[in-house]
Amino acid sequence: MKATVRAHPNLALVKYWGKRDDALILPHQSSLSMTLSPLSVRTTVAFGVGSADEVELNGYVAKGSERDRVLRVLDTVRAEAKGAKLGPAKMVSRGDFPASAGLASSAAGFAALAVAARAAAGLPADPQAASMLARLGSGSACRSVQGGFCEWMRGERPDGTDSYAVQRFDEKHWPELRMVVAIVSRDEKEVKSRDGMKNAVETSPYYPAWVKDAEAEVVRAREFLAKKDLQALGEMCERNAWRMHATSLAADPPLCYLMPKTLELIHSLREQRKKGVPVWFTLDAGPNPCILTDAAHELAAEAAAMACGATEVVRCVPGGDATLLAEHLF
Ligand SMILES: Nc1ncnc2c1ncn2[C@@H]1O[C@H](COP(=O)(O)OP(=O)(O)OP(=O)(O)O)[C@@H](O)[C@H]1O
Ligand SMILES: C[C@@](O)(CCOP(=O)(O)OP(=O)(O)O)CC(=O)O
Repeated sequence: MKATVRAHPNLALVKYWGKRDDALILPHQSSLSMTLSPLSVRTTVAFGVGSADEVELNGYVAKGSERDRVLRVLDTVRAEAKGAKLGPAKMVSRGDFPASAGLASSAAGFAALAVAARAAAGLPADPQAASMLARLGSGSACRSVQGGFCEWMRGERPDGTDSYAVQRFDEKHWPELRMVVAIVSRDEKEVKSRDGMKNAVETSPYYPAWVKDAEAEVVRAREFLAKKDLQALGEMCERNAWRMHATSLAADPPLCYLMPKTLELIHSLREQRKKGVPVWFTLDAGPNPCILTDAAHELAAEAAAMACGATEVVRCVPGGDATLLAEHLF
């Protein structure tokens, strides 16, 4: 009745930015991501503990919508386990990187929770079911159940049963690929991804154009990954990130996740490229740029980030699947 799982966050190369169904968390467009090791979240879930559900996130007791999001996943598992009468649940989760700073803490957190909750309930290992369960907590989490490079298919059905992530390439496909995460701010962002994307869907005049190109963008990304074409992938990554942020810059009220240091770093990558260093950025809903490069240039990418005022740099490689651990958090 107790299980612990470690999951890695993932960073979208082709981003998800906007829902067609807020309740079921169904996206307007497909997306494609790289799972990032060594960043990770560990989550322990146990059923049949105490008299009420307990949710602890990064050392504090979760309340309000944070707690509700976790309970939604646990309730879905309780419903699926039917006759098992699982009882109250206790969940403890710890990440080894900042939450709510555009580093996909929610993605790693809900993937770990989904896999752990299913295992604690005695449900069989099933990446597709775990991906859909993780999606109910946070959309991007459906891409963190498996490692390597995963594609979240938008799906067509209104009930969301065809909206989950599949692994396109595993973590051994391109071991030289690197994502250098540059932390320029550890502050929690003021507008969460969920609210930022809703604002873009509802008010940005650029939103329809963003959605229109998304499916083709995923196909292109898949091709560049298959060919291990770093330049083509890098250029596409930058373009996709700019376009996502452009939808929000044009929204009402406008929303800008970039900070001065973010922009400084983005410009410095352009200078590096002129010198032949293969570095391209992507940026989630936060100020911390992530630099796509290869193993031979990760130190150059790190140096460029530090020169622009990054306080910390994490050099990531393609990470593996969410996995069960023998050691529990409680
Ligand atoms: N370990 C965890 N388990 C469950 N939920 C988590 C965990 N860590 C963070 N969360 C939830 O995720 C929320 C942050 O999600 P949000 O999407 O805004 O930021 P992010 O995931 O850090 O960045 P990104 O924009 O890249 O997804 C937190 O407020 C919390 O509710
Ligand atoms: C910019 C993004 O990271 C947005 C992720 O948004 P979330 O998955 O955190 O949002 P919810 O589904 O509302 O929980 C892009 C991406 O990961 O594809």
